[in-house]
Amino acid sequence: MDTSFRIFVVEDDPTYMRMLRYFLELNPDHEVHVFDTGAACLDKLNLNPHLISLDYSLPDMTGEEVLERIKHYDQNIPVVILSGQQDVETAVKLIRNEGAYDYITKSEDFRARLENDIKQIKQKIDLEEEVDQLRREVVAKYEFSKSVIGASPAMQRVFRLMEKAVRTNITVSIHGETGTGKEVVAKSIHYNSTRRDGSFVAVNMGAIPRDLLESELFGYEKGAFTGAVTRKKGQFELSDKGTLFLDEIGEVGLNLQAKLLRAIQEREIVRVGGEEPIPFDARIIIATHKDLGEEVKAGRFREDLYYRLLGLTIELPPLRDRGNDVFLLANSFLKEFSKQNGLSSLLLTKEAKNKLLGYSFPGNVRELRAVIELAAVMADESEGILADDIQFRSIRKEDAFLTEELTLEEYKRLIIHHFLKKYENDVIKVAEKLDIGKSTIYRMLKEEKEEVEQAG
Ligand SMILES: Nc1ncnc2c1ncn2[C@@H]1O[C@H](COP(=O)(O)OP(=O)(O)OP(=O)(O)O)[C@@H](O)[C@H]1O
Repeated sequence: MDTSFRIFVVEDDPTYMRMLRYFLELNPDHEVHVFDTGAACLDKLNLNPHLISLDYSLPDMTGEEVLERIKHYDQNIPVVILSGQQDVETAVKLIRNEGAYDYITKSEDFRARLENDIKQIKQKIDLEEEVDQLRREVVAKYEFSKSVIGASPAMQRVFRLMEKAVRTNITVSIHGETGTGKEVVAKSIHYNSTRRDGSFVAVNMGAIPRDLLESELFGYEKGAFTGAVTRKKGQFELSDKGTLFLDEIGEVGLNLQAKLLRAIQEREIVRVGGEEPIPFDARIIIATHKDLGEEVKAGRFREDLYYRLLGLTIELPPLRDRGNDVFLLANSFLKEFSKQNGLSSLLLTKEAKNKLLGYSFPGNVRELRAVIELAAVMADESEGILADDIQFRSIRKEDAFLTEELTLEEYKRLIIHHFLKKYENDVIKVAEKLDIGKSTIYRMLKEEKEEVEQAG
């Protein structure tokens, strides 16, 4: 970033010219340009000076005329008039009516006054930059919340991290269960960053067969393998100047991990069948629902690549931890769906809301979207969305339960504890619900107690 403070000195008196240049250049941040005519100064206004010190009597035109033309070019450039004589009337006129920043007579204290003006102008610029930065942040927030819906504290944390991500080029790793919006977040970071004019390229590493993944990512040269009849660019090259979103990074095999590490470290790739390194300039965003740390421990993911990719980590909370965001999202999906299908906007009834809130959404926002779309189809327009219109069809919860692969005895304990919790430790009721004897429950609790005592 250019941090210099550009000052134009318009002065035809050689002594003053030298003196001004000398003391202004004492500050190494100052970039001083000196002109001995008004025309020469006007000619260089495209350099965007931060301040112009203008002698009132120049050989080619009056100071007033130069001032007018400077203000015509850009009324925000501060112009300080330096005059040989004190003329209060002219000073007032120039400052009040013509937009001069100050009027200084070339007397003993003129240097101190000019320095003071410079200080104030710099403070104003700093302040303006601060306001601009705040404005950018507000705009960014607004943009995020347009594409990534959420107001819960858990999502506010996500927004704060996204704000940090958009300001830099740092690698971002997004972790979250399926359907939590990892791709939405990645896209929103891209479109709010300075790379927004480049492409957002998403590659789902889990969806591409392993033997095709390398050529998909790095491209290939003509004749690299049977079927490679022309040269083809890979996703790394296609995302140049933009963002490369590597989804399901945990699915990549160890062989390709080594090549990915090399590419990311060197910032260049080699096409399959090629030799020449090709530089790329893309921000990398990765996403995974797996715990990559655990994958490293299990030897399925390279530790060096893991640290390379970690960057700024965004943990996307599951929908069940986002409280009332479920209504915000549901309403937004309803609005979108009604608009697309030319329907009038449907509202959620209280019962429907309670039903949504009581459900754990193992498929997260993607599942909510499907549930809401179906509800909109089922609902009667005059009644809005009723509880009965909301139908959950997820099988994932049971799946997750079974993939734990416990023993039958362990499953039995899990189920009994679940019911005990639900019925506030009412053993008789639980026995009744599960159709087992009370003694089975008491025996299990006793066994568990003994196990704990033995362990302790
Ligand atoms: N906060 C959100 N606001 C609006 N829509 C969202 C939000 N989160 C997710 N969605 C929507 O939910 C669906 C799933 O989102 P997305 O594909 O980004 O999830 P994901 O975490 O990348 O899924 P996967 O783990 O399967 O790759 C999309 O239709 C997306 O538009």
